[in-house]
Amino acid sequence: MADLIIDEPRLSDTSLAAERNDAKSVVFAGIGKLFGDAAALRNVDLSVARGEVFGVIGRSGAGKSTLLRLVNGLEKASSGEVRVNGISVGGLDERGLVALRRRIGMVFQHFNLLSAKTVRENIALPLKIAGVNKRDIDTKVDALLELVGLSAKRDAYPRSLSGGQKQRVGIARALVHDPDLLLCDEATSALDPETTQQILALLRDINRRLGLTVLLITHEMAVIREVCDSVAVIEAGEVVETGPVWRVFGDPHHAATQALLRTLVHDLPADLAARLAPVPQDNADVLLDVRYTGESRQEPDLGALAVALGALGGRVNFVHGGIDRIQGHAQGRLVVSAQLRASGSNEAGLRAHVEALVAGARRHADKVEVLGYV
Ligand SMILES: Nc1ncnc2c1ncn2[C@@H]1O[C@H](COP(=O)(O)OP(=O)(O)OP(=O)(O)O)[C@@H](O)[C@H]1O
Repeated sequence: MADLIIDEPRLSDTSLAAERNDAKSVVFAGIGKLFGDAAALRNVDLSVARGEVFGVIGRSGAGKSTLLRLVNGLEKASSGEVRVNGISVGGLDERGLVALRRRIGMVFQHFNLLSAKTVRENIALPLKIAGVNKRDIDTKVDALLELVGLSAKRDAYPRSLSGGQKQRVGIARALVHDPDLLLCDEATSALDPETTQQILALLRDINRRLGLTVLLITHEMAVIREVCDSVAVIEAGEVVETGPVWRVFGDPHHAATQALLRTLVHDLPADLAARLAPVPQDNADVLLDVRYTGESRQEPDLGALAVALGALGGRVNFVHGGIDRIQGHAQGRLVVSAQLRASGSNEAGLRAHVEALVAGARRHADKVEVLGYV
């Protein structure tokens, strides 16, 4: 039960208290981490603002867990510095680490509950070991049970709880010491999609209500979209992309980000892909990939797009795709077909028409590319 941080110097005993006004909750500055000769992390620079939900996403083995473990000093950086509340984690002695860990709650993928203890006892345990008196423990546990919506299950044992309920207990236990930073290690990976939504909503609610900074790691872009303010994508130990979630989703630059987003974006359906020809033909439709990145903060004006394309040719269809709204930015991808001129045009004429259609569409969208012809 390495997750139950129970040892004791209180925050007020340490210099950590003085640093709590720092605008950054966590800073990774030039972090490298070697296991033997193998680099798990390379030159990582990231900062997590106080009060935000920051997501780190990457494929298996990318270095996410290592990054998280550096924050509470379970791993030591080989180079660079991790600062929490302005304090360098690498410079802390055992006592300092204990004090730091009391400021950090930890939520685990597999909940890490004690099966022989009730819900109430699981949450109470860190407080009991810390020597808190029974009345204060009861008050705290009741408040936490209320916060996570589990008051009715206070005397149940973990085996009788659903996965989502177990994770609610895990979250309540992580909050017993009123931390100002919550680390979540794949907290929803063992849960079904509906329960995942509920747990993410709870994390968001806690973040807003308690002003708690949340640093989470996940391999699912849906988790990032649902709950995070900012995201960093790591690939083979390096940060390849970072920024506000809407920007990274609306205009992903790195191949790793694009690959992780593939489960969420509206890729070209197989039937259209199979019919797609690389050169224009008479009476064919051009298929345009029309993207809205959310950068302009304007709502996509699909009417204007259709009018512009229609004025340049014939039939216009919205074939596939959709618009999502992330952090108030409308963004998405549409596949639009536009009819080319009737037969008689030579290839140069058709290409000129396509160029005009693309130019017309670009006046009403952030990015437009030709996918091919059907
Ligand atoms: N204690 C260790 N000893 C040796 N190598 C390690 C150790 N911990 C992690 N690694 C290696 O470091 C790299 C990053 O591992 P890490 O667990 O941080 O990745 P991850 O992104 O969290 O992966 P996953 O999503 O599968 O948990 C991997 O190549 C892993 O094998």
